[in-house]
Amino acid sequence: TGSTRPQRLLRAVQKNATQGDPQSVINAIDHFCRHKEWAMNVGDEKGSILDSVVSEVNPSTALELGTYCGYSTVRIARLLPPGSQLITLEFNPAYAAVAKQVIGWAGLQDKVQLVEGPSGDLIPQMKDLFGVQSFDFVFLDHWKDRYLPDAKLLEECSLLRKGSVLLADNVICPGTPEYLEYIRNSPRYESRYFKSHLEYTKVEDGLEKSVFLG
Ligand SMILES: CCCNc1ncnc2c1ncn2[C@@H]1O[C@H](/C=C/CNC(=O)c2cc(-c3ccc(F)cc3)cc(O)c2O)[C@@H](O)[C@H]1O
Ligand SMILES: [Mg+2]
Repeated sequence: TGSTRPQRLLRAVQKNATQGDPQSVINAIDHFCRHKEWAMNVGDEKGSILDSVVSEVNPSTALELGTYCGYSTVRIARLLPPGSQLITLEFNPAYAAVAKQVIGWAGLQDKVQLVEGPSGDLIPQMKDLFGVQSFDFVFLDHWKDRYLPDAKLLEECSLLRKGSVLLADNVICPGTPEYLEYIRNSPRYESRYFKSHLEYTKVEDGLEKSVFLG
């Protein structure tokens, strides 16, 4: 039984990145995905847009849907102010195991709560499990047909407050048509599209930033 791509990505991090240095972890994954094996990380180009939105929001509590190998988890957590927390949800145990080690290699384990399980079950438990009142920032990067139901679930669970920011990956490729339709036409959100490219390619993709108006 051979290794999986996430396991090979983790080995590249352990080989090429410096422990406790998040930027070297990011660089090692981007190099691996650009020169060895493509993987569905948000990547460096969209990652820079993610960085600028996270820095602007400066969240105390942040949520990520779909950890995968932990690349965007590291990008977000490295920018968080002291005392703030990023909760990231991942329902595939094999991916969660890799992500835990990537986050640990970056030295960001104290800022991140990686929770294994499906977002639909976990979002209603956020208040009880982690004492979260509301999220200042949410990064959506899981299954594309789950963006809309999970955004609605966050609303229903009163986990968004006036000014909460949702940032969605892949709104062009693979695409999230129902989510875009809803969020761009809802009077409860102010949305803006950041045009970019699919990670490590020249294909168009982009991020949709939506501010909840309460
Ligand atoms: C119960 C399902 C919904 N709830 C969920 N709760 C927790 N984790 C969930 C999850 N859904 C999916 N996940 C996890 O998120 C990750 C899934 C991400 C899906 N992403 C994509 O399909 C994707 C795909 C592409 C892509 C683009 C072009 C192409 F040719 C091929 C792929 C690019 C991206 O940037 C992507 O994000 C996995 O780790 C999965 O285990
Ligand atoms: Mg993505």
